Amino acid sequence: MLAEKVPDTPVEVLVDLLTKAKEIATASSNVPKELMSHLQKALDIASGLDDYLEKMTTQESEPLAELYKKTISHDWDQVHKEGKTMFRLPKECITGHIEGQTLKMLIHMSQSKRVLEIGMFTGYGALSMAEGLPEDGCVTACELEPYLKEFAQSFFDKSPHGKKITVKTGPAMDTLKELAAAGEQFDMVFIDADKTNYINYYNFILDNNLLRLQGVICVDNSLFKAKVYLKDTADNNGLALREFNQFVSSDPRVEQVIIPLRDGISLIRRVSVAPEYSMTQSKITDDEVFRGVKGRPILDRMRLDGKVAYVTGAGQGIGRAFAHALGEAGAKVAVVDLDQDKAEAVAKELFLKGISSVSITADISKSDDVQRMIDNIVSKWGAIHIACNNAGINMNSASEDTSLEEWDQTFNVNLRGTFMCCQAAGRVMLKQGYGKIINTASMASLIVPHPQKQLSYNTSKAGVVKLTQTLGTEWVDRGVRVNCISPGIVDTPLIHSESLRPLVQRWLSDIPAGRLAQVTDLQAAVVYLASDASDYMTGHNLVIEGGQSLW
Ligand SMILES: C[S@@+](CC[C@H](N)C(=O)[O-])C[C@H]1O[C@@H](n2cnc3c(N)ncnc32)[C@H](O)[C@@H]1O
Repeated sequence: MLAEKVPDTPVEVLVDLLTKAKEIATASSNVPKELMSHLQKALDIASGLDDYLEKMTTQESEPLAELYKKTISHDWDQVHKEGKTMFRLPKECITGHIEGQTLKMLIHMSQSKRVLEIGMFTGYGALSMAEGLPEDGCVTACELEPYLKEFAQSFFDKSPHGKKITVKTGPAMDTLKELAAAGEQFDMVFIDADKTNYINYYNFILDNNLLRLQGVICVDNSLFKAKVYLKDTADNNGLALREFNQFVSSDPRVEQVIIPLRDGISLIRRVSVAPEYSMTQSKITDDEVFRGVKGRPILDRMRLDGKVAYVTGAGQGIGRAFAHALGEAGAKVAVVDLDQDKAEAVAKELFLKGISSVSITADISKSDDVQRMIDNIVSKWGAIHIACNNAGINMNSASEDTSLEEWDQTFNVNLRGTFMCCQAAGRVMLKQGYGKIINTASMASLIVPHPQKQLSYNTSKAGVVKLTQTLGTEWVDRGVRVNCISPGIVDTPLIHSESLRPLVQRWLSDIPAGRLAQVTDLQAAVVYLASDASDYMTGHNLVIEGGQSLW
């Protein structure tokens, strides 16, 4: 630390005091060696911390580095003397590298899109947060001094993220009132302006719903050089922050933690509306619809974190799309296919996306293979929560010519195989008292697709629906739900075969949606059926065919 620098954080105060103590100790002849050594160690620990954090934190972007350099070298005293700013602005106001990266990380972690900053200065925090936002995210930055808007804007213009920032000049409280009147709301608020007003900003934000439920307020300088807890504090700002921290810590609307980074950053999450607000002001019904079942909003309820799934026929087409979808939603996925190379390739795709996966080669028309598949999964992951019985085959022939061989082969995979998978997975799930079975049926269970002739396929898929309905009602009181998905005509390599290609135009004229289904059109359905959000659904045939069965 430079000798003339005023200590700005608890650690800098410590370093200052320890340096002074060491000077006294060094000048004194009768200081015990051990005390001197402890003093030196304490000084090393305290003085090394900020440097170490600085070095270990990801480097800032070039526009941020330039903004920092220009802010530090700007003559703020001169600017003030010339009457360009109302107040003398100390350059140490700037948020800086470590805090900037912290804010950016918080934006990522909270997946915030709309951010409010109170006290922008030269825009270091605003630009750091903008870097963490998605393309359609925005930062509204409040700043008292119009001079700073101009100063910051030239740097924002140099960054690809600058266009996400809108600066509002004037007293922040006026801007807050404007934003509230316009019905604006934010996911995250960063308060870093006049300390004595923190409590007013905070209350206004919560009272006027400028922060959404579960949104986060970050407050800078909440340790205020340790003055918030030192007994002899007389400083107005220190006392204001002490009172502010105390107020927030006992406010039932929020949860708070103070991170002792730099001068302290409070993280305050809005967990509820005030009890009196819910009772009187707006007649809010504080039930599971309002707060989510077990506090989980609907998209969270579709997450599959911690769940174990398998998908048969996952080496390609619909099964591959199902495996990706379940994995993206958080499940571990066993990729099962007759073709070992294909199963391995898909398992590797999942692994690359950070999804726990395993490949299993199995022919689901063979009972030994089915049992081996189930045993492998249970011995690897200890459970099966989601069974996606998707493998199937399709052969075409006029019914008068359909051979028993074609009939048997189709039924062995599509119906008998699906039954064996349901039964083997079902036994595990019934023991667990929980499970989701999702069978792939087909629109052919409802209508007779034409002009191709596929008697055995159509009847086997109608059988899959009845299998699903029967199991779905038989097992639901023991926690196992069984549903099926009936896709329409899916655009897979299969239908581009020479024999089927000429039929595509014909099919298109039968589909109200005007196009074939893509495998991605089916992904949300499998996640929904695999998740707790669909717990009341069982024995259902979820038809996804662009309206084809209705024409
Ligand atoms: C600590 S600095 C903010 C640092 C900034 N967050 C950054 O990332 O570098 C505080 C800023 O708040 C502004 N400010 C102070 N009182 C204000 C008020 N009542 N309304 C709006 N801005 C205010 C000051 O002009 C100053 O630029």
